[in-house]
Amino acid sequence: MEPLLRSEGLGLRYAPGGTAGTEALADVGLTVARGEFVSLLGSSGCGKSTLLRLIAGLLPPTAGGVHWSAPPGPGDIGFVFQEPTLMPWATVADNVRLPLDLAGVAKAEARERAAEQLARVGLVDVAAAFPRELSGGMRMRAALARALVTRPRVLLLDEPFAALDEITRFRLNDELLALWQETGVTALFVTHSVFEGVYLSTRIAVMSPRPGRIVAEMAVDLPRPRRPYLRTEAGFGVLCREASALLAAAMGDSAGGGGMP
Ligand SMILES: Nc1ncnc2c1ncn2[C@@H]1O[C@H](COP(=O)(O)OP(=O)(O)OP(=O)(O)O)[C@@H](O)[C@H]1O
Repeated sequence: MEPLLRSEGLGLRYAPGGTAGTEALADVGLTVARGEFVSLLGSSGCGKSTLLRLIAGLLPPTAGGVHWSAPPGPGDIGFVFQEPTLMPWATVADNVRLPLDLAGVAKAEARERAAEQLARVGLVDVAAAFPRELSGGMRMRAALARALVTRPRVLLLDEPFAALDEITRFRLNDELLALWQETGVTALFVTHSVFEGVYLSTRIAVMSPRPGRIVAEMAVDLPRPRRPYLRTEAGFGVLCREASALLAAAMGDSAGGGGMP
């Protein structure tokens, strides 16, 4: 597969005010191919969000770098955070349109593209509503639409569904997969959940505790489209156990993750 981006010797030390600081990432080597859905799995504080921020160019690395097959331009990277981070004073449609307004896209085209994304995530009926009028799941759909409105090459998702109830989370898992397949965007998804990682991904990359490194990778060769009943099938359970064991080993658990997380 054609690589989209590759990190080599990537490191980040948070060192405010010249202090020794915290080494969040060390020697991260990760290759992501075009069209993949890669989940980053790791314990709390291992540097998953930091890695996404480095890839997005929101933080400069203190070692190594991220190499792109073609340098990303404006709008090539979409970012979805754990909180939907919508502007409370703007309508849903205006929130989704914002990246296009910032990029100087003509008003009529921006409106049309925002409407197209709102239709994709099923929010046409609430386009004129304000974020406070929406459920948590709908707010996250709006955040997904806003991230996709620039037609990015890569979508970075930092635990986007962690704050949602399980039914909404499962539904959004399916909706995200449909968006991924429809748009062909490459997805890099941070999660704590082995189950979520296996359900969504083509590949899982497991990180060590801080300073985070990629210590194991696992292909997820389950048929697509993934359907909710997959979660109860034996093959799914086998891969979850495998991912769980890799995560436990990464965390230095000599028992090797006999129990599920
Ligand atoms: N701005 C910052 N200044 C100093 N230290 C930071 C900063 N941001 C993160 N850290 C530290 O860097 C380490 C990695 O943080 P990061 O948020 O990337 O981890 P994470 O794996 O995403 O965590 P979680 O799963 O809990 O969200 C943590 O020890 C964190 O406390």
